[in-house]
Amino acid sequence: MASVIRLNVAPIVGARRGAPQKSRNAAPIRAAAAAKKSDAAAASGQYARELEVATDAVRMASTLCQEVQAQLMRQDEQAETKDDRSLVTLADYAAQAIISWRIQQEWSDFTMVGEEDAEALTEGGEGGALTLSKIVKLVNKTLKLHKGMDAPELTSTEVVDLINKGGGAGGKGRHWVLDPVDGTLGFVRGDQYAIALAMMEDGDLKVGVMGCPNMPKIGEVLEYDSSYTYGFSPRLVSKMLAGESLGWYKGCIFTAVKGGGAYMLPCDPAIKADPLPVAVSKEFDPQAAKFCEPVMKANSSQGFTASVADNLGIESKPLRVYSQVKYGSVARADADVFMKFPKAGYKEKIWDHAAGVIIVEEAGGKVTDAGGAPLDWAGGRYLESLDRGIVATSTALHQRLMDAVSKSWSSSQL
Ligand SMILES: Nc1ncnc2c1ncn2[C@@H]1O[C@H](COP(=O)(O)OS(=O)(=O)O)[C@@H](OP(=O)(O)O)[C@H]1O
Ligand SMILES: [Mg+2]
Ligand SMILES: [Mg+2]
Ligand SMILES: [Mg+2]
Repeated sequence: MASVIRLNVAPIVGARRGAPQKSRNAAPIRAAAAAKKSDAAAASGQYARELEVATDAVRMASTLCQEVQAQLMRQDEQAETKDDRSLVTLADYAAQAIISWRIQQEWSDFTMVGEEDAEALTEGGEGGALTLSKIVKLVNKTLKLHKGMDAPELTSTEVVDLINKGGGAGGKGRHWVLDPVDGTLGFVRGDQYAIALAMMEDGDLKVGVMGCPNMPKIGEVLEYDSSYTYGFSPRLVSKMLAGESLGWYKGCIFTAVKGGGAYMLPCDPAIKADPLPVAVSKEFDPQAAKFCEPVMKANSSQGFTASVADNLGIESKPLRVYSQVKYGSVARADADVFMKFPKAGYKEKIWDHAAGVIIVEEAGGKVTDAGGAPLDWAGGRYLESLDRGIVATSTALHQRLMDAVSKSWSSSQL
């Protein structure tokens, strides 16, 4: 099972539905826009260092993951199974170590809520030690690739300490939040995954950076299919075979700073491009609208989301996409809505959402629980007191979505 990237006939959002209308009395609008722009610049300025460091860290981790995923796919050619966990494990740990290293360079006393911890490596006997030695190699190789002569040669003790920086309790104060490989299954299957990093202060998300190494640049949606090979759609494969340069075609990094808007950059450090502003869908047209949700039935009720979508009049089938790439899809209006309704009792972790949420919010969207309440980032490693599920959409559509959720909920309770 895998997915294919399809050309979306509708143009991309920022340009698609977000283009400003011409006004006969444009001066006040221009003045307001200019004021908004300078507010955004000031907001970004306050966290400029954090944004730069987070982007650099995510970029390094993204190349690391791309290399490991490519290795995994090559291995897959020979292997019968697509569920080999060992390489993804290397990527999880190594990406967390790389990102911690980069943050620690700037802020030696930083705290982090990260998904991984090194216990299985240090307490895992010979197997653990062998895995650790592979991780150390991978980390040092990535550092050399990006930092050249300035790259340190980290020891295994240093790498373990860097991984364990993710063991923070969170809560009030300033914390980084990291999912080094979100969408593990997508990663293993040669499909979508994300490197998701955020920074929060006293429960307020301030910075979010999300590497999406397999996400197409723009104007395309992610659809479920079986013809996806080596992370490329058949269309891209034929372009490559024809010797065409793909340029900035695949692989993007989303960035957001509170009050400063959301942007998209190429993942590939060799491609120089200005950050591209992204915006959520501005108008809701049920016939053209799309919603996205987790791929796995076990992670979210697909029956319930289908009912909510039906209440909204959405006609097309869901986009089932692994990882926080779903938030990226809403942020740049590939999709109008993201919904996740896990089984009762499942506790959502903050690293599965933090980066994606600030990116959607800064792109003009709203993310809440199913009761309409904002997510509580200051409650520790989990999203405590979450009402049923999580929804992300444009601010304009949010209330209608809440009404649709209530309607589906009442009928499902009958
Ligand atoms: N039972 C259950 N219910 C809900 N959510 C769960 C569940 N189990 C795991 N997880 C978390 O889901 C993260 C992956 O989410 P996705 O949206 O990518 O899911 S899916 O693979 O597309 O179905 C995944 O993140 P990663 O582990 O980083 O991949 C998990 O933290
Ligand atoms: Mg995750
Ligand atoms: Mg993960
Ligand atoms: Mg996991």
